[in-house]
Amino acid sequence: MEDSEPILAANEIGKRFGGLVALQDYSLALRPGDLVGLIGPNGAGKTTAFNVMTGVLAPTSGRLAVRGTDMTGRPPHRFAESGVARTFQNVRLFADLSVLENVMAGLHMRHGSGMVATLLALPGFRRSEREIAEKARGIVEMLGLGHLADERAMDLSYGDQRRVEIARAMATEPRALLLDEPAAGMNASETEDLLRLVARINGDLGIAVLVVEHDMSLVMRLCRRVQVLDRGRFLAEGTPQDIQADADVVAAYLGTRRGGGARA
Ligand SMILES: Nc1ncnc2c1ncn2[C@@H]1O[C@H](COP(=O)(O)OP(=O)(O)OP(=O)(O)O)[C@@H](O)[C@H]1O
Repeated sequence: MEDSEPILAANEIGKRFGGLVALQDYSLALRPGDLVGLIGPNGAGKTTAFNVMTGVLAPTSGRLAVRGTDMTGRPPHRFAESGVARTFQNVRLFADLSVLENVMAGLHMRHGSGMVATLLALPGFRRSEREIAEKARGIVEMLGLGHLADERAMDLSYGDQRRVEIARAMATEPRALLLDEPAAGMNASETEDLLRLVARINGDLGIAVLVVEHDMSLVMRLCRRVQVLDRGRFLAEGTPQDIQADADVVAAYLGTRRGGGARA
């Protein structure tokens, strides 16, 4: 896999907010089948990196490419169209719609009907509705959420809502899935379900996954490769075992080093 073209390549990305260097020289090559975790203490730059890699923030320096095409400064929908899907820290489902309908919305986004046509059930939408519903059901079943298909999103437990969001992201048929603190607010059993779901997406479907997480132990269990940021800087990269044994990482997490964010 090492030689395959990265689905998402971040090359020496930097991001400043005024005088604050939120991210410096960050690089990632996310290849088919990868399962990478991005961790770091508060304010390390994880969210900034995530937002740059999904087009939400334009980098101040460095380049981004999706499957070899330069995407630096492109808007989020271009990343989605290119096969880079994401979830958000806060649940963003259509609360009144069923699980199936939420996943169908993801499919419509992918197949160009657009959200407005989807919600208004315009003619182009109706024509393909049955096919899309079948496909959505397939995705929901495949991800082990079939028993929830007809439930309204707002009636689901928090953990199930988050898994449905992942299913909706999967409906865009991504090559890479970027998860922003997916376990935040989950209890232990919800976290276990989430781990199984992500392992399935990555292992069975071969989708590359990047998980940005605060929770080091979750990333250590889930990921094969881990990157660590600290105060905007790239601190370490390696297997979970390497990272857990890395003195700099341990020091960063324990807060034994002094100093605020890097300044220009
Ligand atoms: N829009 C912004 N304007 C100004 N400063 C920002 C902005 N977004 C982030 N920062 C700063 O950039 C630095 C990195 O923040 P970021 O949110 O990326 O860290 P993080 O690793 O995601 O932290 P956390 O785990 O607390 O969410 C912090 O010092 C933060 O205050």
